[in-house]
Amino acid sequence: MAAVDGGEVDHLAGERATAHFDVDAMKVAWAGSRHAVEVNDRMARLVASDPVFRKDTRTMLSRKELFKDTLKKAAHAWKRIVELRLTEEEANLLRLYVDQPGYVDLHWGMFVPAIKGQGTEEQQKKWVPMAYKFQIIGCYAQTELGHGSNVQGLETTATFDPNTDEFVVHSPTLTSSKWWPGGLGKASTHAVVYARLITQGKDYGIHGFIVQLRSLDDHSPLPGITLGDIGGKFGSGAYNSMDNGVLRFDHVRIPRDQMLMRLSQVTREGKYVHSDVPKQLLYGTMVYVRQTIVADASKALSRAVCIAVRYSAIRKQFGSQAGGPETQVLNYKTQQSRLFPLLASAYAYRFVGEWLKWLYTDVMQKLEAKDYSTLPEAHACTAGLKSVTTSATADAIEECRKLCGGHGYLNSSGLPELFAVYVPACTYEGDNVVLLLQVARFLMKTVSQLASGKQPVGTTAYMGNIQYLMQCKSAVNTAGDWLNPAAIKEVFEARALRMAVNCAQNISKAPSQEEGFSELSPDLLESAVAHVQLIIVTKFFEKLQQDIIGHGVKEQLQNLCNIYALFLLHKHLGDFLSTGCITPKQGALANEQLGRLYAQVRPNAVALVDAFDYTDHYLSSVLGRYDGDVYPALYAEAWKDPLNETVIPDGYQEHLRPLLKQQLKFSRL
Ligand SMILES: CC/C=C\C/C=C\C/C=C\C/C=C\C/C=C\C/C=C/C(=O)SCCNC(=O)CCNC(=O)[C@H](O)C(C)(C)COP(=O)(O)OP(=O)(O)OC[C@H]1O[C@@H](n2cnc3c(N)ncnc32)[C@H](O)[C@@H]1OP(=O)(O)O
Ligand SMILES: Cc1cc2nc3c(=O)[nH]c(=O)nc-3n(C[C@H](O)[C@H](O)[C@H](O)COP(=O)(O)OP(=O)(O)OC[C@H]3O[C@@H](n4cnc5c(N)ncnc54)[C@H](O)[C@@H]3O)c2cc1C
Repeated sequence: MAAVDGGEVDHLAGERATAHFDVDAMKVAWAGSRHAVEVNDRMARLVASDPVFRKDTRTMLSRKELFKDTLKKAAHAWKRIVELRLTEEEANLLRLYVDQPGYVDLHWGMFVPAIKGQGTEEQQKKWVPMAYKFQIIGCYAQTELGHGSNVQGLETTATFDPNTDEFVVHSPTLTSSKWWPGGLGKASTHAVVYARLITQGKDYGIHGFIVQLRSLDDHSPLPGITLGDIGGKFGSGAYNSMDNGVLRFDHVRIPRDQMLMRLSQVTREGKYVHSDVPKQLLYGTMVYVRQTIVADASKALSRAVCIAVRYSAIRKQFGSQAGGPETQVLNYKTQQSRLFPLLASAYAYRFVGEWLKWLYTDVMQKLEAKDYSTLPEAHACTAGLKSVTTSATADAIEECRKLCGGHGYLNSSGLPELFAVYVPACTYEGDNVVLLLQVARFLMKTVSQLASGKQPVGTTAYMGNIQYLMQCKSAVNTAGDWLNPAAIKEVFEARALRMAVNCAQNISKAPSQEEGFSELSPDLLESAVAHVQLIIVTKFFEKLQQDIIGHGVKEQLQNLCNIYALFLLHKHLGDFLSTGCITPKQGALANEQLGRLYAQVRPNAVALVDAFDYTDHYLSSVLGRYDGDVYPALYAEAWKDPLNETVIPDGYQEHLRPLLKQQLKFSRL
């Protein structure tokens, strides 16, 4: 019972007793290793037991109080990291469990990786140790008021002045103001700024520069620099802990060696030199972060699902006959058919996130060896998986709120804040539609190369089987046939390939490739989604091929994998039917099988969310409590609201009393 924070009675004990598998072994499968379970557990408890990291009143704080609280938590987290001499792995987990977005996320998550990825060895030696010791705080200043998605359209300039060996950084227009970077508004002392490099009268496009923004003595903006926060954001609490900022430069001078020079250089004379590496490596930090966002999707989704499953097991409505017990809402088939696919998706995203991390590391090793061949695949996979997993997770958190009925709408359920914090993931690090169009572009290129006999590799290898996949018909005859991984994989591959080929054929009928791509873009999005869903399904099956230990664990994961795939099949039935991959009868059989799988998950549902091993502190939800003691917690939580500090509300004398005493008479009565 690792995750209990308190509570003496386990109201979910009956649910836990019906599980058909070893929960501790499932924790290992979820976390990736026994070591990962141990270190996650230790860091989560460290945070949960520290009063500075309390967050139960966070949604009641004003913006200023919330921001100050975030600064306090970040400083305290750093103090604990230093005092306890935590490893990098431990420190990252501690920050994760502190669970309050703040400047440190961008400092560690983008500023440091940008310098490591785009700085020379010398630059890394100079800047990274300062960042590691927090002698400087950095952010990632790319997006501007006028342009975010279109990185090549950014307007900030960095013009080389050979007389002084400096770059002059300038914001020539209002729309060139940097706008959105997290940590920029109030906390950062430095930024990696993306600007158009101009030297010897020529514009060489976007490059990264390290720019100091604030004094290291008193934190005031340096001369020529205008800085501020861009204002309140969606939801109470939530992402408002982050100081997303605005930044303008008025001819600010920086030394030449503060241009990040790993990919290209400007010499003392002002000559531009580009190394023989693809220019897209400039976008490397975004690829890195997109990969981490996929792993975060499973965290956010599993968190919402954990709340909704536990509460659904406690909540009872209707069904009482002759004074018998009412029905747990988790027993309603509708509740199961809405909730269990989300549970399955959390596991699916966890495993595809694990695989993506491996892919990213592999691609990085190849890049070190100057093999750039897998870069387009890495870009397509990170962009596509970021897009599909974040969109589905944002929708799922909202669905979990609805699955919790009225109480899900209370801040104390944890779901409104989780949604408000999570939903911008559909936009930051690349708008999800823009990113899917990148995947579609990659797919169209792959399809066009099939004709020339080029054998696709990696996640598009299935396209090489075009002769078969374009005409195959599913052999599924019974509902049980849908439990065969080969049957599922075949229809997902056929659907993805046929949709891509249809798009390619339609584009080829347009006056130009560009016009065709634009005209077909809604279909291309669906084609990209089909390809990405195939990747997720395939990686789940591949996970099941690995050595999975523990009583009943593999069987549970097999059920979840089948649910994930068949749920997608049911949801996108139109795709599968219109491309002729399956018949309506086979679609109905898939749905029948799905119902049977839900029945198998039902007795295991609470244990399957226990395997996420979340503390009550991290969940931050009265509905998702480990002990299931929901009603006293809901009742107690209500009294913490500032409105309940007084029995008679502020405003009674001015606005309620006169009304009730009828001192304002309605003249016609
Ligand atoms: C309750 C509380 C709960 C929890 C709270 C706890 C914690 C919260 C914690 C954390 C939150 C913290 C941090 C995260 C939050 C926010 C951070 C956000 C940061 C940002 O948003 S940074 C800005 C990101 N911006 C973008 O992503 C811009 C998107 N645009 C692009 O990426 C590109 O410009 C685009 C659209 C891909 C390129 O379009 P275009 O085709 O016009 O480009 P090019 O001409 O430049 O490229 C052509 C060529 O290059 C290929 N290519 C493009 N990108 C890449 C790439 N990245 N890698 C490799 N190759 C690439 C492209 O496919 C073309 O190839 P082709 O010519 O077709 O072969
Ligand atoms: C919470 C948050 C944190 C952020 N943090 C940072 C940060 O730390 N640093 C940083 O630099 N930036 C940051 N950003 C900015 C973020 O990266 C951009 O907002 C994001 O990349 C989207 O760009 P945009 O705002 O220009 O959207 P737009 O591109 O203007 O999107 C508007 C609409 O146009 C559509 N659209 C755009 N282009 C196309 C196209 N080619 N085809 C079809 N449809 C299209 C989009 O789908 C969308 O519906 C952050 C944003 C948010 C919300």
